[in-house]
Amino acid sequence: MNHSFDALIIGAGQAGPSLAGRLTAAGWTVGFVERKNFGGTCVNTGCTPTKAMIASAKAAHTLRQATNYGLPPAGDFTVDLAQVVARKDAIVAASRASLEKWLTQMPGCTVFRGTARFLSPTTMQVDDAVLEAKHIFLNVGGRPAIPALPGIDQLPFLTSSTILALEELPTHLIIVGAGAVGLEFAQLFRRLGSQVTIVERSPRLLPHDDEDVAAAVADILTSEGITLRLGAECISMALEDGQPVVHVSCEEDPSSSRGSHLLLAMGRQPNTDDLDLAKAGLQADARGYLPVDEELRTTVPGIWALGDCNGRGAFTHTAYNDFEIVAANLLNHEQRRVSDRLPVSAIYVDPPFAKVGLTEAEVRAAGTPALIGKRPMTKVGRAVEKGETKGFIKVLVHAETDQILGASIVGVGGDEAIHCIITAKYAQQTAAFMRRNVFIHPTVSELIPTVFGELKPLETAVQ
Ligand SMILES: Cc1cc2nc3c(=O)[nH]c(=O)nc-3n(C[C@H](O)[C@H](O)[C@H](O)COP(=O)(O)OP(=O)(O)OC[C@H]3O[C@@H](n4cnc5c(N)ncnc54)[C@H](O)[C@@H]3O)c2cc1C
Ligand SMILES: NC(=O)c1ccc[n+]([C@@H]2O[C@H](COP(=O)([O-])OP(=O)(O)OC[C@H]3O[C@@H](n4cnc5c(N)ncnc54)[C@H](O)[C@@H]3O)[C@@H](O)[C@H]2O)c1
Repeated sequence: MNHSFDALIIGAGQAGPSLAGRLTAAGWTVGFVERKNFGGTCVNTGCTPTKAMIASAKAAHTLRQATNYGLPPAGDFTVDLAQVVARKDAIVAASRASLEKWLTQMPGCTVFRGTARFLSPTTMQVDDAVLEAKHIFLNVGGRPAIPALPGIDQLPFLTSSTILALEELPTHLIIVGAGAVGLEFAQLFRRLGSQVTIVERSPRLLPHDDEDVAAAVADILTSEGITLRLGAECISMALEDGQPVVHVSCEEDPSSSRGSHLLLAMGRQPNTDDLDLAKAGLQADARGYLPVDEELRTTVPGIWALGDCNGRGAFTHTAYNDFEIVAANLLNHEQRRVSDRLPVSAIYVDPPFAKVGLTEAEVRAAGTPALIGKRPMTKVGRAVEKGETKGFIKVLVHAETDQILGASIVGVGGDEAIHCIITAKYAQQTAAFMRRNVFIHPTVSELIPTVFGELKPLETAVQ
Protein backbone atom coordinates (compact mmCIF):
# COMPACT_ATOMS: atom_id res chain seq x y z
CA MET A 1 0.00 0.00 0.00
CA ASN A 2 1.26 3.54 -0.78
CA HIS A 3 1.28 6.36 1.77
CA SER A 4 2.27 9.96 1.20
CA PHE A 5 3.54 12.33 3.93
CA ASP A 6 5.29 15.66 4.20
CA ALA A 7 8.12 13.93 6.04
CA LEU A 8 9.43 10.48 6.89
CA ILE A 9 11.41 9.94 10.08
CA ILE A 10 13.36 6.69 10.38
CA GLY A 11 14.32 5.67 13.91
CA ALA A 12 12.82 6.49 17.29
CA GLY A 13 16.13 7.38 18.93
CA GLN A 14 17.02 10.71 20.47
CA ALA A 15 16.30 13.05 17.55
CA GLY A 16 13.40 11.49 15.62
CA PRO A 17 10.56 11.61 18.15
CA SER A 18 11.15 15.25 19.12
CA LEU A 19 11.41 16.18 15.45
CA ALA A 20 8.08 14.45 14.82
CA GLY A 21 6.58 16.54 17.63
CA ARG A 22 7.86 19.81 16.16
CA LEU A 23 6.92 18.98 12.54
CA THR A 24 3.40 17.83 13.35
CA ALA A 25 2.85 20.86 15.59
CA ALA A 26 3.76 22.97 12.55
CA GLY A 27 1.09 21.18 10.51
CA TRP A 28 3.27 18.64 8.66
CA THR A 29 2.15 15.04 8.22
CA VAL A 30 4.79 12.56 9.37
CA GLY A 31 5.31 8.86 8.62
CA PHE A 32 7.43 7.46 11.46
CA VAL A 33 9.28 4.13 11.20
CA GLU A 34 10.84 2.16 14.07
CA ARG A 35 11.88 -1.46 13.77
CA LYS A 36 12.62 -2.35 17.36
CA ASN A 37 12.35 -0.46 20.62
CA PHE A 38 11.01 3.08 20.92
CA GLY A 39 13.71 5.19 22.53
CA GLY A 40 16.51 3.49 20.59
CA THR A 41 19.88 2.89 22.19
CA CYS A 42 19.83 5.46 24.99
CA VAL A 43 16.55 4.37 26.52
CA ASN A 44 16.80 0.62 25.91
CA THR A 45 20.43 -0.46 25.87
CA GLY A 46 22.47 2.68 26.63
CA CYS A 47 22.22 5.59 29.04
CA THR A 48 19.07 4.65 30.96
CA PRO A 49 19.77 0.99 31.79
CA THR A 50 23.45 1.58 32.54
CA LYS A 51 22.83 4.56 34.79
CA ALA A 52 20.06 2.66 36.59
CA MET A 53 22.42 -0.28 37.24
CA ILE A 54 25.26 2.08 38.16
CA ALA A 55 22.95 3.46 40.87
CA SER A 56 22.47 -0.08 42.26
CA ALA A 57 26.22 -0.63 42.12
CA LYS A 58 26.81 2.63 43.98
CA ALA A 59 24.39 1.56 46.70
CA ALA A 60 26.23 -1.77 47.07
CA HIS A 61 29.55 0.06 47.23
CA THR A 62 28.27 2.47 49.88
CA LEU A 63 26.99 -0.44 52.00
CA ARG A 64 30.46 -2.00 51.90
CA GLN A 65 31.93 1.35 52.97
CA ALA A 66 29.59 1.66 55.99
CA THR A 67 32.37 1.68 58.58
CA ASN A 68 34.05 4.62 56.79
CA TYR A 69 30.98 6.66 57.77
CA GLY A 70 30.93 5.63 61.42
CA LEU A 71 28.24 3.02 60.83
CA PRO A 72 28.21 -0.67 61.76
CA PRO A 73 29.55 -3.00 59.05
CA ALA A 74 26.88 -4.09 56.58
CA GLY A 75 28.27 -7.63 56.73
CA ASP A 76 28.88 -9.91 53.80
CA PHE A 77 26.13 -9.79 51.23
CA THR A 78 25.68 -11.19 47.76
CA VAL A 79 23.96 -9.17 45.09
CA ASP A 80 21.05 -10.84 43.33
CA LEU A 81 21.65 -9.53 39.81
CA ALA A 82 18.12 -10.50 38.75
CA GLN A 83 16.72 -7.95 41.24
CA VAL A 84 19.05 -5.23 39.99
CA VAL A 85 18.06 -6.05 36.41
CA ALA A 86 14.36 -6.04 37.32
CA ARG A 87 14.70 -2.52 38.77
CA LYS A 88 16.53 -1.40 35.65
CA ASP A 89 13.97 -3.05 33.37
CA ALA A 90 11.10 -1.23 35.12
CA ILE A 91 12.79 2.14 34.61
CA VAL A 92 13.51 1.36 30.95
CA ALA A 93 10.01 0.02 30.30
CA ALA A 94 8.38 3.15 31.74
CA SER A 95 10.52 5.43 29.61
CA ARG A 96 9.99 3.37 26.43
CA ALA A 97 6.22 3.11 26.99
CA SER A 98 5.84 6.82 27.57
CA LEU A 99 7.67 7.63 24.33
CA GLU A 100 5.72 5.01 22.37
CA LYS A 101 2.42 6.38 23.68
CA TRP A 102 3.41 9.94 22.78
CA LEU A 103 4.38 8.99 19.23
CA THR A 104 1.49 6.65 18.48
CA GLN A 105 -1.03 9.21 19.77
CA MET A 106 0.61 12.23 18.15
CA PRO A 107 -1.87 13.96 15.81
CA GLY A 108 -0.48 14.03 12.27
CA CYS A 109 1.98 11.19 12.91
CA THR A 110 1.50 7.65 11.57
CA VAL A 111 3.77 5.01 13.08
CA PHE A 112 5.02 2.03 11.06
CA ARG A 113 6.85 -0.88 12.71
CA GLY A 114 9.52 -2.47 10.57
CA THR A 115 12.78 -1.83 8.78
CA ALA A 116 12.74 1.07 6.31
CA ARG A 117 14.75 0.75 3.08
CA PHE A 118 15.14 3.26 0.27
CA LEU A 119 13.43 2.65 -3.07
CA SER A 120 14.35 6.13 -4.38
CA PRO A 121 15.40 9.52 -2.89
CA THR A 122 11.77 10.16 -1.91
CA THR A 123 10.36 6.69 -1.24
CA MET A 124 11.04 3.99 1.34
CA GLN A 125 9.63 0.52 1.83
CA VAL A 126 8.54 -0.92 5.17
CA ASP A 127 7.34 -4.50 4.71
CA ASP A 128 4.57 -4.18 2.11
CA ALA A 129 4.04 -0.43 2.61
CA VAL A 130 5.64 2.17 0.34
CA LEU A 131 6.09 5.53 2.07
CA GLU A 132 6.70 8.68 0.06
CA ALA A 133 7.82 12.13 1.25
CA LYS A 134 9.82 15.13 0.04
CA HIS A 135 11.69 15.28 3.35
CA ILE A 136 13.36 12.21 4.87
CA PHE A 137 15.12 12.31 8.25
CA LEU A 138 17.38 9.38 9.12
CA ASN A 139 17.90 8.83 12.85
CA VAL A 140 18.98 5.20 12.63
CA GLY A 141 21.72 5.20 15.31
CA GLY A 142 24.17 2.37 15.72
CA ARG A 143 24.95 -0.97 17.30
CA PRO A 144 27.98 -2.51 19.03
CA ALA A 145 30.89 -3.01 16.62
CA ILE A 146 32.37 -6.50 16.56
CA PRO A 147 35.88 -6.16 15.13
CA ALA A 148 37.22 -9.29 13.43
CA LEU A 149 39.74 -10.12 16.15
CA PRO A 150 41.47 -13.51 15.86
CA GLY A 151 39.42 -16.23 17.56
CA ILE A 152 36.34 -14.10 18.08
CA ASP A 153 34.16 -16.58 16.21
CA GLN A 154 35.32 -19.39 18.48
CA LEU A 155 33.61 -18.31 21.68
CA PRO A 156 30.48 -16.70 23.07
CA PHE A 157 30.72 -13.02 23.95
CA LEU A 158 28.55 -10.28 25.39
CA THR A 159 27.95 -6.79 23.99
CA SER A 160 26.78 -3.65 25.78
CA SER A 161 23.25 -4.72 24.80
CA THR A 162 23.26 -8.41 25.76
CA ILE A 163 25.11 -7.95 29.07
CA LEU A 164 22.12 -5.96 30.33
CA ALA A 165 20.00 -9.12 30.34
CA LEU A 166 22.36 -11.28 32.46
CA GLU A 167 20.60 -12.52 35.57
CA GLU A 168 23.61 -14.11 37.26
CA LEU A 169 26.75 -12.24 38.12
CA PRO A 170 29.82 -13.22 36.11
CA THR A 171 32.45 -14.58 38.46
CA HIS A 172 35.12 -12.96 36.29
CA LEU A 173 34.19 -10.51 33.57
CA ILE A 174 36.84 -9.75 30.96
CA ILE A 175 36.16 -6.53 29.06
CA VAL A 176 37.96 -5.78 25.81
CA GLY A 177 37.97 -2.03 25.17
CA ALA A 178 38.38 0.77 27.69
CA GLY A 179 36.11 3.47 26.25
CA ALA A 180 33.05 4.76 28.08
CA VAL A 181 31.25 1.41 27.71
CA GLY A 182 34.16 -0.65 29.02
CA LEU A 183 34.90 1.63 31.97
CA GLU A 184 31.29 2.03 33.11
CA PHE A 185 30.50 -1.70 32.94
CA ALA A 186 33.82 -2.56 34.63
CA GLN A 187 33.08 -0.59 37.78
CA LEU A 188 29.40 -1.48 37.76
CA PHE A 189 30.04 -5.24 37.72
CA ARG A 190 32.98 -4.98 40.12
CA ARG A 191 30.78 -3.20 42.65
CA LEU A 192 28.03 -5.78 42.23
CA GLY A 193 30.56 -8.49 43.07
CA SER A 194 32.34 -9.73 39.92
CA GLN A 195 36.05 -9.92 39.43
CA VAL A 196 36.83 -7.65 36.46
CA THR A 197 39.74 -7.36 34.03
CA ILE A 198 39.91 -4.67 31.34
CA VAL A 199 42.03 -5.39 28.25
CA GLU A 200 42.87 -2.32 26.17
CA ARG A 201 45.29 -1.94 23.28
CA SER A 202 46.14 1.68 24.07
CA PRO A 203 49.05 2.09 26.53
CA ARG A 204 46.88 4.16 28.84
CA LEU A 205 43.21 4.79 29.55
CA LEU A 206 41.44 7.62 27.71
CA PRO A 207 44.16 8.43 25.16
CA HIS A 208 42.22 11.46 23.92
CA ASP A 209 42.16 12.99 27.39
CA ASP A 210 44.93 14.34 29.59
CA GLU A 211 47.35 12.02 31.35
CA ASP A 212 46.34 13.27 34.80
CA VAL A 213 42.69 12.48 33.95
CA ALA A 214 43.63 8.99 32.75
CA ALA A 215 45.72 8.40 35.89
CA ALA A 216 42.87 9.55 38.16
CA VAL A 217 40.34 7.29 36.41
CA ALA A 218 42.80 4.37 36.52
CA ASP A 219 43.25 4.98 40.26
CA ILE A 220 39.47 5.02 40.80
CA LEU A 221 39.15 1.64 39.09
CA THR A 222 42.24 -0.16 40.41
CA SER A 223 41.56 0.98 43.98
CA GLU A 224 38.36 -1.06 43.77
CA GLY A 225 40.22 -4.15 42.59
CA ILE A 226 39.74 -3.91 38.81
CA THR A 227 42.71 -5.27 36.84
CA LEU A 228 43.92 -3.15 33.90
CA ARG A 229 45.82 -4.85 31.05
CA LEU A 230 46.82 -1.82 29.01
CA GLY A 231 49.04 -1.73 25.93
CA ALA A 232 47.64 -5.10 24.90
CA GLU A 233 49.16 -5.83 21.50
CA CYS A 234 47.74 -8.53 19.25
CA ILE A 235 44.52 -9.14 21.17
CA SER A 236 43.17 -12.59 20.34
CA MET A 237 40.59 -14.86 21.89
CA ALA A 238 40.04 -18.53 22.51
CA LEU A 239 37.80 -20.87 24.42
CA GLU A 240 39.94 -22.99 26.74
CA ASP A 241 38.34 -25.56 29.05
CA GLY A 242 35.01 -23.88 28.38
CA GLN A 243 36.25 -20.45 29.52
CA PRO A 244 36.93 -17.37 27.40
CA VAL A 245 40.61 -16.48 27.34
CA VAL A 246 41.93 -13.19 25.96
CA HIS A 247 45.54 -13.20 24.80
CA VAL A 248 47.08 -9.77 25.10
CA SER A 249 50.49 -10.17 23.52
CA CYS A 250 51.96 -11.19 20.18
CA GLU A 251 54.37 -13.46 22.05
CA GLU A 252 53.49 -16.81 23.57
CA ASP A 253 51.84 -15.34 26.63
CA PRO A 254 51.55 -17.09 29.97
CA SER A 255 49.65 -14.15 31.49
CA SER A 256 46.56 -14.21 29.27
CA SER A 257 43.31 -13.16 30.92
CA ARG A 258 40.92 -16.02 31.61
CA GLY A 259 37.41 -15.28 32.79
CA SER A 260 33.87 -16.59 33.00
CA HIS A 261 32.37 -13.99 30.62
CA LEU A 262 33.69 -11.76 27.87
CA LEU A 263 32.31 -8.29 27.05
CA LEU A 264 33.31 -6.65 23.78
CA ALA A 265 33.31 -2.86 24.20
CA MET A 266 35.15 -1.70 21.12
CA GLY A 267 33.01 1.08 19.75
CA ARG A 268 29.87 1.22 17.64
CA GLN A 269 28.86 0.80 14.03
CA PRO A 270 26.19 2.98 12.37
CA ASN A 271 22.97 1.26 11.19
CA THR A 272 23.33 2.45 7.62
CA ASP A 273 24.19 -0.85 5.94
CA ASP A 274 20.63 -2.10 5.44
CA LEU A 275 19.02 1.15 4.26
CA ASP A 276 19.70 0.48 0.54
CA LEU A 277 21.42 3.85 0.43
CA ALA A 278 22.43 3.55 -3.22
CA LYS A 279 18.79 3.64 -4.31
CA ALA A 280 18.59 7.13 -2.80
CA GLY A 281 21.90 8.18 -4.32
CA LEU A 282 23.51 8.21 -0.87
CA GLN A 283 26.88 6.78 0.05
CA ALA A 284 28.19 6.17 3.55
CA ASP A 285 31.84 6.84 4.36
CA ALA A 286 34.36 4.06 4.97
CA ARG A 287 33.14 3.64 8.57
CA GLY A 288 29.46 3.61 7.61
CA TYR A 289 28.61 7.18 8.63
CA LEU A 290 26.46 9.41 6.43
CA PRO A 291 28.35 12.58 5.52
CA VAL A 292 26.36 15.72 6.36
CA ASP A 293 26.90 19.46 6.14
CA GLU A 294 26.74 21.90 9.04
CA GLU A 295 22.93 21.81 8.97
CA LEU A 296 22.86 17.99 8.88
CA ARG A 297 21.79 17.75 5.24
CA THR A 298 23.17 14.71 3.43
CA THR A 299 24.53 14.92 -0.10
CA VAL A 300 21.03 14.23 -1.48
CA PRO A 301 18.62 17.19 -1.30
CA GLY A 302 15.65 16.43 0.96
CA ILE A 303 17.47 13.82 3.07
CA TRP A 304 18.93 14.63 6.50
CA ALA A 305 20.92 12.42 8.89
CA LEU A 306 20.68 13.04 12.64
CA GLY A 307 22.31 11.46 15.68
CA ASP A 308 25.01 8.80 15.85
CA CYS A 309 24.58 7.78 12.19
CA ASN A 310 26.11 11.03 10.90
CA GLY A 311 29.39 10.65 12.81
CA ARG A 312 29.19 14.22 14.14
CA GLY A 313 28.40 13.11 17.67
CA ALA A 314 28.15 9.93 19.69
CA PHE A 315 25.97 11.00 22.57
CA THR A 316 22.35 11.51 23.43
CA HIS A 317 22.92 15.23 23.88
CA THR A 318 24.49 15.53 20.42
CA ALA A 319 21.63 13.56 18.81
CA TYR A 320 19.08 15.77 20.56
CA ASN A 321 20.99 18.89 19.54
CA ASP A 322 20.86 17.62 15.94
CA PHE A 323 17.05 17.65 16.21
CA GLU A 324 17.15 21.21 17.57
CA ILE A 325 19.38 22.38 14.71
CA VAL A 326 17.22 20.80 12.00
CA ALA A 327 13.93 22.00 13.52
CA ALA A 328 15.20 25.54 14.07
CA ASN A 329 16.55 25.82 10.53
CA LEU A 330 13.53 24.28 8.81
CA LEU A 331 10.72 25.74 10.85
CA ASN A 332 12.14 28.98 12.29
CA HIS A 333 14.44 29.82 9.38
CA GLU A 334 17.42 30.07 11.70
CA GLN A 335 20.93 29.13 10.65
CA ARG A 336 22.07 26.89 13.47
CA ARG A 337 25.17 24.82 12.78
CA VAL A 338 26.69 21.69 14.26
CA SER A 339 29.98 23.45 14.89
CA ASP A 340 28.20 25.97 17.17
CA ARG A 341 27.93 23.36 19.90
CA LEU A 342 30.64 22.81 22.47
CA PRO A 343 32.23 19.39 22.88
CA VAL A 344 30.88 18.19 26.23
CA SER A 345 30.69 14.71 27.75
CA ALA A 346 30.88 12.66 30.91
CA ILE A 347 31.93 9.12 31.71
CA TYR A 348 29.92 7.68 34.54
CA VAL A 349 32.53 5.92 36.53
CA ASP A 350 32.10 6.91 40.16
CA PRO A 351 33.22 9.55 40.86
CA PRO A 352 32.55 10.67 37.28
CA PHE A 353 34.75 12.38 34.73
CA ALA A 354 33.16 15.33 32.90
CA LYS A 355 34.68 17.73 30.43
CA VAL A 356 34.06 20.70 28.17
CA GLY A 357 36.13 22.24 25.41
CA LEU A 358 39.84 21.70 24.98
CA THR A 359 42.07 19.39 27.00
CA GLU A 360 45.36 20.57 28.44
CA ALA A 361 47.21 18.48 25.84
CA GLU A 362 45.24 20.11 23.01
CA VAL A 363 45.99 23.60 24.35
CA ARG A 364 49.69 22.77 24.62
CA ALA A 365 49.77 21.25 21.13
CA ALA A 366 48.10 24.34 19.66
CA GLY A 367 50.69 26.56 21.36
CA THR A 368 47.92 28.79 22.74
CA PRO A 369 49.14 31.15 25.47
CA ALA A 370 47.22 29.77 28.42
CA LEU A 371 46.74 29.70 32.16
CA ILE A 372 45.81 26.62 34.16
CA GLY A 373 44.05 26.18 37.47
CA LYS A 374 43.83 22.87 39.28
CA ARG A 375 42.50 21.78 42.66
CA PRO A 376 42.44 18.27 44.06
CA MET A 377 39.15 17.01 45.47
CA THR A 378 40.93 16.59 48.81
CA LYS A 379 40.67 20.40 48.97
CA VAL A 380 36.95 20.54 48.13
CA GLY A 381 34.95 20.64 51.37
CA ARG A 382 31.86 18.89 50.03
CA ALA A 383 33.98 16.00 48.71
CA VAL A 384 35.72 15.64 52.07
CA GLU A 385 32.38 15.66 53.89
CA LYS A 386 31.08 12.98 51.56
CA GLY A 387 34.23 10.89 51.98
CA GLU A 388 34.82 10.93 48.21
CA THR A 389 38.07 12.77 47.60
CA LYS A 390 39.44 11.15 44.44
CA GLY A 391 40.06 13.38 41.43
CA PHE A 392 40.42 17.09 40.73
CA ILE A 393 39.00 20.17 39.02
CA LYS A 394 41.10 21.58 36.19
CA VAL A 395 40.41 24.68 34.08
CA LEU A 396 42.25 26.23 31.14
CA VAL A 397 42.02 29.91 30.24
CA HIS A 398 43.41 31.96 27.36
CA ALA A 399 46.26 34.05 28.77
CA GLU A 400 45.46 37.09 26.65
CA THR A 401 41.67 37.13 26.22
CA ASP A 402 40.84 35.55 29.63
CA GLN A 403 38.31 33.32 27.80
CA ILE A 404 37.64 29.82 29.07
CA LEU A 405 39.33 27.22 26.85
CA GLY A 406 38.28 24.04 28.59
CA ALA A 407 37.76 22.19 31.83
CA SER A 408 37.87 18.68 33.22
CA ILE A 409 36.39 17.52 36.47
CA VAL A 410 37.15 14.06 37.78
CA GLY A 411 35.35 13.88 41.07
CA VAL A 412 32.16 13.61 43.03
CA GLY A 413 29.40 15.75 41.50
CA GLY A 414 31.61 16.59 38.52
CA ASP A 415 28.89 15.64 36.00
CA GLU A 416 26.68 18.39 37.44
CA ALA A 417 29.31 20.96 38.48
CA ILE A 418 30.79 21.09 34.96
CA HIS A 419 27.59 22.75 33.73
CA CYS A 420 28.41 26.14 35.25
CA ILE A 421 31.62 26.10 33.18
CA ILE A 422 29.78 24.83 30.08
CA THR A 423 27.28 27.69 30.38
CA ALA A 424 29.94 30.32 30.94
CA LYS A 425 31.99 29.02 28.01
CA TYR A 426 28.97 28.95 25.71
CA ALA A 427 28.30 32.57 26.70
CA GLN A 428 31.96 33.28 25.79
CA GLN A 429 32.61 34.43 29.31
CA THR A 430 35.95 34.89 31.02
CA ALA A 431 37.81 33.70 34.09
CA ALA A 432 37.08 37.10 35.67
CA PHE A 433 33.33 36.47 35.22
CA MET A 434 33.68 33.09 36.94
CA ARG A 435 35.63 34.60 39.84
CA ARG A 436 32.94 37.21 40.57
CA ASN A 437 30.13 34.66 40.73
CA VAL A 438 28.78 33.53 44.12
CA PHE A 439 27.99 29.81 44.31
CA ILE A 440 26.13 27.93 47.04
CA HIS A 441 27.95 26.46 50.01
CA PRO A 442 28.64 23.59 50.46
CA THR A 443 28.90 22.33 46.88
CA VAL A 444 31.65 21.10 44.59
CA SER A 445 30.74 23.97 42.26
CA GLU A 446 31.54 26.60 44.87
CA LEU A 447 35.26 25.88 44.42
CA ILE A 448 35.12 26.59 40.68
CA PRO A 449 35.45 30.39 41.11
CA THR A 450 38.39 29.65 43.42
CA VAL A 451 40.10 27.52 40.75
CA PHE A 452 39.61 30.35 38.26
CA GLY A 453 41.25 32.61 40.87
CA GLU A 454 44.38 30.47 41.22
CA LEU A 455 45.56 30.41 37.61
CA LYS A 456 49.22 29.88 36.70
CA PRO A 457 50.97 30.05 33.34
CA LEU A 458 50.55 26.69 31.62
CA GLU A 459 54.24 26.27 30.75
CA THR A 460 55.37 26.36 34.35
CA ALA A 461 52.49 24.45 35.87
CA VAL A 462 53.25 21.01 37.22
CA GLN A 463 50.82 18.41 35.88
C1 LIG B 1 26.02 1.24 27.00
C2 LIG B 1 25.83 2.65 26.49
C3 LIG B 1 25.74 3.70 27.39
C4 LIG B 1 25.58 5.00 26.92
N1 LIG B 1 25.52 6.01 27.83
C5 LIG B 1 25.39 7.29 27.39
C6 LIG B 1 25.32 8.36 28.32
O1 LIG B 1 25.39 8.18 29.52
N2 LIG B 1 25.18 9.61 27.83
C7 LIG B 1 25.11 9.86 26.47
O2 LIG B 1 24.98 11.02 26.08
N3 LIG B 1 25.17 8.85 25.58
C8 LIG B 1 25.31 7.59 26.02
N4 LIG B 1 25.37 6.56 25.11
C9 LIG B 1 25.28 6.89 23.67
C10 LIG B 1 23.81 7.13 23.29
O3 LIG B 1 23.03 6.03 23.66
C11 LIG B 1 23.72 7.36 21.78
O4 LIG B 1 24.61 8.37 21.41
C12 LIG B 1 22.31 7.77 21.39
O5 LIG B 1 21.36 6.81 21.79
C13 LIG B 1 22.24 7.98 19.89
O6 LIG B 1 20.93 8.27 19.56
P1 LIG B 1 20.41 8.18 18.07
O7 LIG B 1 19.11 8.88 18.08
O8 LIG B 1 21.43 8.66 17.13
O9 LIG B 1 20.23 6.63 17.73
P2 LIG B 1 19.59 5.41 18.52
O10 LIG B 1 19.24 5.78 19.91
O11 LIG B 1 20.52 4.28 18.34
O12 LIG B 1 18.21 5.14 17.76
C14 LIG B 1 18.16 4.66 16.46
C15 LIG B 1 16.84 3.95 16.24
O13 LIG B 1 16.68 3.70 14.85
C16 LIG B 1 16.08 2.42 14.66
N5 LIG B 1 16.43 1.97 13.30
C17 LIG B 1 17.67 1.77 12.79
N6 LIG B 1 17.61 1.45 11.49
C18 LIG B 1 16.29 1.44 11.16
C19 LIG B 1 15.58 1.18 9.95
N7 LIG B 1 16.22 0.90 8.81
N8 LIG B 1 14.24 1.23 9.98
C20 LIG B 1 13.57 1.53 11.12
N9 LIG B 1 14.19 1.80 12.28
C21 LIG B 1 15.53 1.77 12.31
C22 LIG B 1 16.70 1.59 15.77
O14 LIG B 1 15.91 0.46 16.07
C23 LIG B 1 16.74 2.61 16.93
O15 LIG B 1 15.58 2.55 17.70
C24 LIG B 1 25.51 5.25 25.53
C25 LIG B 1 25.58 4.19 24.63
C26 LIG B 1 25.74 2.91 25.09
C27 LIG B 1 25.83 1.78 24.11
N1 LIG C 1 28.76 8.25 29.40
C1 LIG C 1 28.58 8.29 28.09
O1 LIG C 1 28.30 9.33 27.50
C2 LIG C 1 28.68 7.02 27.29
C3 LIG C 1 28.64 5.78 27.93
C4 LIG C 1 28.77 4.64 27.14
C5 LIG C 1 28.88 4.76 25.77
N2 LIG C 1 28.89 5.97 25.20
C6 LIG C 1 29.08 6.10 23.75
O2 LIG C 1 28.93 4.84 23.12
C7 LIG C 1 29.90 4.68 22.12
C8 LIG C 1 30.60 3.38 22.23
O3 LIG C 1 31.43 3.33 23.39
P1 LIG C 1 32.66 2.33 23.44
O4 LIG C 1 33.27 2.46 24.78
O5 LIG C 1 32.23 1.00 22.96
O6 LIG C 1 33.59 2.91 22.29
P2 LIG C 1 34.90 3.81 22.31
O7 LIG C 1 35.21 4.09 20.91
O8 LIG C 1 34.74 4.95 23.27
O9 LIG C 1 36.04 2.89 22.94
C9 LIG C 1 36.40 1.69 22.31
C10 LIG C 1 37.69 1.14 22.92
O10 LIG C 1 37.97 -0.10 22.31
C11 LIG C 1 39.31 -0.11 21.84
N3 LIG C 1 39.32 -0.83 20.56
C12 LIG C 1 38.58 -0.53 19.48
N4 LIG C 1 38.82 -1.39 18.49
C13 LIG C 1 39.74 -2.27 18.93
C14 LIG C 1 40.39 -3.39 18.37
N5 LIG C 1 40.15 -3.80 17.12
N6 LIG C 1 41.27 -4.05 19.13
C15 LIG C 1 41.51 -3.63 20.40
N7 LIG C 1 40.93 -2.58 21.00
C16 LIG C 1 40.05 -1.91 20.27
C17 LIG C 1 39.71 1.34 21.67
O11 LIG C 1 41.10 1.51 21.90
C18 LIG C 1 38.87 2.06 22.72
O12 LIG C 1 39.54 2.20 23.94
C19 LIG C 1 30.84 5.86 22.21
O13 LIG C 1 30.54 6.73 21.17
C20 LIG C 1 30.52 6.50 23.51
O14 LIG C 1 30.63 7.91 23.45
C21 LIG C 1 28.80 7.11 25.92
